[in-house]
Amino acid sequence: MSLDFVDYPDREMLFLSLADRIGGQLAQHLRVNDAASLCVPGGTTPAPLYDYLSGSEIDWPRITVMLNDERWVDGEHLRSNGRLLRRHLLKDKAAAAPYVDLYTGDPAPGDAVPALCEAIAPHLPLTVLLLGMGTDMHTASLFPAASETVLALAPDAPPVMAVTSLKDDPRITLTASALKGAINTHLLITGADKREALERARNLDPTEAPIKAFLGDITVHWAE
Ligand SMILES: O=C1O[C@H](COP(=O)(O)O)[C@@H](O)[C@H](O)[C@H]1O
Repeated sequence: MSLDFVDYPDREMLFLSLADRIGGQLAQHLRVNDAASLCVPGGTTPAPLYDYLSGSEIDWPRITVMLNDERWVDGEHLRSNGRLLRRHLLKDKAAAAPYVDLYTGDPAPGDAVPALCEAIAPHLPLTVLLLGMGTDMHTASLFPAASETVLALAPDAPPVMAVTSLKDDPRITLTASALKGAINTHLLITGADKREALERARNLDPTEAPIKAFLGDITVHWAE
């Protein structure tokens, strides 16, 4: 399996170039389509990328934004991926983008699945999918340790599933069936440990290394 791997001299270059590339792909799509969709990760890595992307001169009212996955915590909680997005991406020019919030406030993520499946379906296939990855090779909320992962990787899975088997917060995630059809797919990783984890993932089954499910047609963006 060959990977399109871009190795940047530093993180600043990575974030600037990737923001430019994502903005370009969205703009290109809007030249021949009425609407576009952008699906992005939470976590600790992408905030500077979102700061750059939020200033892009693209037609944000025609671009629906959503997260890959969300922790089932209040939107102002420090661990909320939505909080990250509202502070770093959905501001400046990108404040005009329609946003599908994966956290609905329902008592449990499972309660929100039917409504979220309906909300996400019209935006598929995703125009631009950006994924992140943990050192355990999880991506979105598809974790090697979660019992739901086998189902969430199945081609006939619904677009959204709840993940409640982790010791961590309950979560909601887009499944592989929704994520894999994206027109443009990128993976953003930083640091030697994640580069090594990605190398390991290439020789593992997606149930052990969920990122493996996406390594067929993807551009990996890495900096130390
Ligand atoms: O739990 C999550 O982790 C991954 C990776 O996050 P990072 O902190 O290592 O950058 C992220 O892509 C995902 O959206 C998030 O919910």
